[in-house]
Amino acid sequence: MDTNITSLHKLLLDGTFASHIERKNSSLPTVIVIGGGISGLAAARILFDASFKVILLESRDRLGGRIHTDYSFGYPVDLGASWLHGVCNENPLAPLIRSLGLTLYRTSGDDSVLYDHDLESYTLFDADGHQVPQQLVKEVGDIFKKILKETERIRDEHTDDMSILQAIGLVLDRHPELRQEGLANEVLQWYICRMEAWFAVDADMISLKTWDQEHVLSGGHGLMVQGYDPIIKALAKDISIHLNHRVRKICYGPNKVMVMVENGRKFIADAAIVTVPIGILKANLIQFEPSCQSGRLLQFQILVLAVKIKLHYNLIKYFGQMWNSWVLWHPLLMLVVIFSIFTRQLAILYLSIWLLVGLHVILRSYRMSLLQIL
Ligand SMILES: Cc1cc2nc3c(=O)[nH]c(=O)nc-3n(C[C@H](O)[C@H](O)[C@H](O)COP(=O)(O)OP(=O)(O)OC[C@H]3O[C@@H](n4cnc5c(N)ncnc54)[C@H](O)[C@@H]3O)c2cc1C
Repeated sequence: MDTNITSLHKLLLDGTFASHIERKNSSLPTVIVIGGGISGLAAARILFDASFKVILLESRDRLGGRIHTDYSFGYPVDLGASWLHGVCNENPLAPLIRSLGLTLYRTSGDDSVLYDHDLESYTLFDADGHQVPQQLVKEVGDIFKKILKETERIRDEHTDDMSILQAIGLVLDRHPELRQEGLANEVLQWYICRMEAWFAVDADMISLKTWDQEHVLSGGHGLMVQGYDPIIKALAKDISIHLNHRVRKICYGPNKVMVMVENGRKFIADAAIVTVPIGILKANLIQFEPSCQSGRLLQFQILVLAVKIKLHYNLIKYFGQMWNSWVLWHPLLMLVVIFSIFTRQLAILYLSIWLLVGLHVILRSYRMSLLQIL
């Protein structure tokens, strides 16, 4: 294996390539973009518009990566990203959204009917299903802000980093008056959980030094009403895209790069941009020649990967299909009911009535509750 890699690398540096290697015959610089998520597509778009020759390699049979709009219900349901965080002109997606005439539903205002990322508009319920008074949520929210403010002092006092959870503990030791009891404490825990949800890690993994260093764009949050798909399509327009092309190896020299795909194809270019998730690099699913282990890639090893899950209520479709077949079965079941009455087959009668009525009610209520959730 090593010998192969080394010889490939030598070929690359020599500039002697086998004839089957694909390369566009042109003096324009060629760039291979690896990964067809929004990062890869955005990079490809910028390079393409700047007259570079661009080849995009994507491992899956679709573009978008963690952006994926599902249309099975007849309307867009984003399974990955659905919000635009920062509805403002500084957002790099703003010109594209405007030119495509896409609608954003602002979920930051008081009149929002959707749950959103702004803490103020949540309605909390206790374990017995009673609504937690909004006033209490607000008061504890203010206390939480005070606690976070105090963690800044802790940060200034310590050169070494620690977790936000540890820092909160130190603040509460110093300021016992900020401690909460009973329901108020549960609300405080909820605020911490909300923070964990934002960073997709537990509070004992959130860095005190860096948690608030991200640059948040102004303008609040907006839901992409038509879904993110139009953005993906617009970014991908006219770009040479190869789906089902899982990159396995990247050999690079000072001026050239050779990218090897699982299916055996090889691509050569002047440069390559890798936009696959860090987890792929962490798991060494792409080999680099020369190895990057001693350099920057090593840093990925210490990063923790978190999983963000979004439930997709495909059940509606599933139950919808069952419902349709149920309509077909309806006359047959009626015959079975009549037959069981005449023959006094009570078990069959019971079963068929249950199927006729019970299933109907179950399906209806499932459909309704799921639609309400959506
Ligand atoms: C459930 C969920 C909800 C989210 N909600 C929001 C939101 O509301 N707003 C928001 O701004 N962000 C949201 N995000 C985050 C956002 O989706 C991601 O930050 C963004 O899509 C990442 O884009 P990317 O191009 O960097 O990576 P990805 O989308 O992961 O793209 C990487 C691409 O590389 C491909 N790839 C992997 N390995 C290879 C290989 N060996 N060869 C070739 N191709 C390969 C993958 O198939 C993928 O298409 C959400 C994420 C999730 C998971």
